[in-house]
Amino acid sequence: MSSTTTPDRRPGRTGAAPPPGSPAPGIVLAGLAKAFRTPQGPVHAVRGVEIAIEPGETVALLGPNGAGKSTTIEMLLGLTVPDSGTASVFGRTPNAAVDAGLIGAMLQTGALIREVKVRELVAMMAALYPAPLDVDEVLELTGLAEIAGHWTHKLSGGQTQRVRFAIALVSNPDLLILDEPTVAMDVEGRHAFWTTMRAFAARGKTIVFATHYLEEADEFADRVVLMAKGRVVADGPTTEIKAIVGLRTIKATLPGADLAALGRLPGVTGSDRRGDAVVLSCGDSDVAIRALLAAYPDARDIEISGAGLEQAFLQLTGDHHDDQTTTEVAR
Ligand SMILES: Nc1ncnc2c1ncn2[C@@H]1O[C@H](COP(=O)(O)OP(=O)(O)OP(=O)(O)O)[C@@H](O)[C@H]1O
Repeated sequence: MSSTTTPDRRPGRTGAAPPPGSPAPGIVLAGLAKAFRTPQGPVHAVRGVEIAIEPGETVALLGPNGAGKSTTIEMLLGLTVPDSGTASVFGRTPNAAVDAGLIGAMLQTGALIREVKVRELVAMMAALYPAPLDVDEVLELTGLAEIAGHWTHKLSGGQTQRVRFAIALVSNPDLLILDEPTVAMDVEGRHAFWTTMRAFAARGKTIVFATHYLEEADEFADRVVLMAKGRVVADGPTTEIKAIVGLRTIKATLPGADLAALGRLPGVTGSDRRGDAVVLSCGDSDVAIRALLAAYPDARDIEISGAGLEQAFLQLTGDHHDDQTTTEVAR
């Protein structure tokens, strides 16, 4: 793994590649579980996570604080040993995949090596791998060219994140794992970051990233895996995730209309008033708009809009209790 720490590249630990002729395996997390002991009792961080990722996919792991995203990522990287279940990366164990230079990671934790310049650090990391990318190309790609001569311990939070990104990229990994990569970046930094990620994904690379930024998941991932309380609660393309919770709203000017009656219209799941306007949350907005116009021909200024991933996220995770429910989305 190329991360902010020196990877373990001891000889003899490269692990066996999958047998020739077998289909290209991606990433498979099967029944992964992990609990931590604390003085207050065990914390069940991950409880039976099942995720399969095809090579070349860009997948967002999305969930509230404590959902188990980082613990899942740590098991995927071989940094945390699962209590049960397995993780496999391109047909190898995580440790074997890391040792073979197949994984680049950008984690939330881990300080940069101090007392070196940015370029020196990226070059040092590149030297550890058999087929690294060109160091100057990586510095350019990650927006570090202008500060290549700066000391690593004198960087801002956003600059430090970019150096972490450069280190993750420089080994030219097949799988890039990013745990909340844009946390300390400003708007411009985020934009540049995702532009680079798109270019990287276009080379057929597999990308898994954890994020709190719902719009990032919506915009950059092929697929979203929603986690809550250590479990996967929904898994599918962002459009499908939105569809399963019926996330469209109809807004219409309708003075004096009875909100309860509006809420009972076919296709409507909720109703609210904003001044003279009513806002209807819809399970099926096509059915709802027909019913609305039939019942209230005076409705005007009608707007129908998608509610976005944020609302899907709240709906899917907000009422998720400790049951086994997982929303499977056709993919
Ligand atoms: N080393 C540890 N010891 C004890 N509890 C832990 C440890 N690591 C994680 N946890 C707990 O496990 C749960 C899942 O944590 P995790 O960091 O995986 O979630 P997360 O989804 O990544 O959250 P965040 O978005 O805040 O980073 C949390 O309740 C957390 O407090």
